[in-house]
Amino acid sequence: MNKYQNKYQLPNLPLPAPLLGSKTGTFTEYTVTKRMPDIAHRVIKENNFPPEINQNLEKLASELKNGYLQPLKNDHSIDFYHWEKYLEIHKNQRWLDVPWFLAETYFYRLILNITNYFQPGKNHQLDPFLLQKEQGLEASIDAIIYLCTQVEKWLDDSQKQDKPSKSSLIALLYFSLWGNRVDLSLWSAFEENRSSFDIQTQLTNILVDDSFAVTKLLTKSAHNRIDIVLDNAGFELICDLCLVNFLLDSGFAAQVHLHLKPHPTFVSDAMIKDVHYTQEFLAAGSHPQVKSFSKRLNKNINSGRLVLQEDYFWTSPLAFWQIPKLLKDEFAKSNLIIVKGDANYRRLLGDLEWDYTTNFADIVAYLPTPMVALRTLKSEVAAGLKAEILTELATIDPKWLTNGQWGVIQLVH
Ligand SMILES: O=P(O)(O)OC[C@H]1O[C@](O)(CO)[C@@H](O)[C@@H]1O
Repeated sequence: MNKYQNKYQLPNLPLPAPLLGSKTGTFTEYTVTKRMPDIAHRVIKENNFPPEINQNLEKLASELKNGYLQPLKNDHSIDFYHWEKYLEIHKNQRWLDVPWFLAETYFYRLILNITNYFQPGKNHQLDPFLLQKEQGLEASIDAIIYLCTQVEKWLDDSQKQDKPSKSSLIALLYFSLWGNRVDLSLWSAFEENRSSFDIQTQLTNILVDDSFAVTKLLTKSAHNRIDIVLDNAGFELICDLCLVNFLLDSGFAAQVHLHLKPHPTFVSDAMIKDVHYTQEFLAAGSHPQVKSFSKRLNKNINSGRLVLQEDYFWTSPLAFWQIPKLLKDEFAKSNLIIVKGDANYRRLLGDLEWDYTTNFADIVAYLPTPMVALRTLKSEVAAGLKAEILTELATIDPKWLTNGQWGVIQLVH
């Protein structure tokens, strides 16, 4: 039995069917047949791979619309045998007919397989999305300066008052939520600066807001541990690191653990190297507040108060309730788990077709610790919404489920 086959605790409700690309007219279908091929083409365009690799990427792009899953060649990565298991029941199935979450996670895993990411040689550990990640950061420099300055000020205020400010914590939860809108798999870093949104107007677009309940859960403590399951690098990571520096240096948390992806996936998802790159990027700037923010971050990493950890679970097609025991035991030591972003939210719900009014806590009943999800909606998966809100949304914004304009802060405790 490997570590991904432990006996796990399920949601409290019968499980509905998974989202599938074969459902005509859905965003899921659009993603498999259009967005994913586009991403494969972008990988070709933005890297300098030899023709053979590019041909294989082209082949993958062309198979998505109507073709079948191709097997994974043994690339000697740690997760190769896990993937053989995940794929066992999907042999001879079309991309459109396998669960969407598996289709997406496997697509990104195949890109690494094709580009020789795990093999020694020129492309070893070459992040095929690197250019997008770097540009994403550079494009949001004004928002970065604004945010870092703000956090430094809030930390000064907290120190003067000798107690951490709950309203600053709420503001940082909002930043962390809306930072998630800047997702490079939906919008290329080159399109426009998506980080210059107005937080104030976005407050009205939060469909469930448990941020106050989160602040009730957290008080100043020399023992609190907070775990954050991270999502994107770039501007979202900056927002998350603002939250991290504030939690640690205001006294809300004694330790923060960041859970990162072990390899590139979902275009902009953050890895440990992205946290270091971001810290160095901030340190290299000339703005004094940004510099002191980056020093703070560095200090927190070096002192061991900020722990960076990765696990192949985060790049697997598994539902959150299939979390490996070791990781679940880690979470049991935490006071709060913060789960970021759309893809992690889909994992929380198993990417299943829940009725959108289903009680969120009845689904996410399997975690040993209070958990808050910060997610802007970018896929047809949701729970915990009021029926009257659904009726209203259907009239005011028919694309509300996928356009990234709406968010939730949902706490289970
Ligand atoms: O970065 P995030 O918020 O996890 O978004 C990635 C998600 O967004 C999408 O690109 C849009 O649905 C999905 O394919 C994926 O779930």
